Amino acid sequence: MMGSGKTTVGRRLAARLGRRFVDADKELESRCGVPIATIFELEGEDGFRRREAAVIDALTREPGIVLATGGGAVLLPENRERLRDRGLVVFLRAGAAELWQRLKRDRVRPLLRTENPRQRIADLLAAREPLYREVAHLTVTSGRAPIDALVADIIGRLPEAMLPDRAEDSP
Ligand SMILES: Nc1ncnc2c1ncn2[C@@H]1O[C@H](COP(=O)(O)OP(=O)(O)O)[C@@H](O)[C@H]1O
Ligand SMILES: O=C(O)C1=C[C@@H](OP(=O)(O)O)[C@@H](O)[C@H](O)C1
Ligand SMILES: [Mg+2]
Repeated sequence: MMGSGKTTVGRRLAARLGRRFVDADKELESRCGVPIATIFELEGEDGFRRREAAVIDALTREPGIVLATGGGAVLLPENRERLRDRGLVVFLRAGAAELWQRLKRDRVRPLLRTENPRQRIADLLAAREPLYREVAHLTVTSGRAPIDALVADIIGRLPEAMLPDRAEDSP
């Protein structure tokens, strides 16, 4: 969900794993040359979702990266299928109250430019929660735990084959 920490946690996780980090929203912005909000203004949410799906299709073919998607990526079934089949999906779970605390000063997320952004977060979360559960291989609760603790929790639950090669550390 937006505000759950995908961009922040994903970047730190990638650093800890020695892998490349890619944020799907940033990739989309650099492909289009405009901010996400402008894509929403010019093409609506449907236009944004079409472009987002193309980016996710491309990035889920990249081997070995840590990918942060946007929170609405789960809405299209083809995204859910590609994420689940081509990667290991971590659901960063956070409650609506916590998400609101993190996002109440946000000015860049177009879906929060509404009369009642707090209610919008609660509604989006309720509608999407089943989809996050459906696509996730791992679920981590992103409450008030420090980011490093979340990263350690994720790393502790990854299959051995995804961890950095420690061969050089052995005697
Ligand atoms: N575990 C966390 N605890 C506290 N604040 C967090 C945590 N994860 C993210 N944040 C903060 O919440 C905001 C949204 O984080 P971000 O990584 O952009 O989320 P997302 O990419 O999922 O929308 C940022 O201000 C970030 O610093
Ligand atoms: O939840 C959503 O529908 C969206 C989340 C955003 O990404 P973050 O989840 O990184 O905020 C971004 O893709 C866009 O504003 C739409
Ligand atoms: Mg993000």
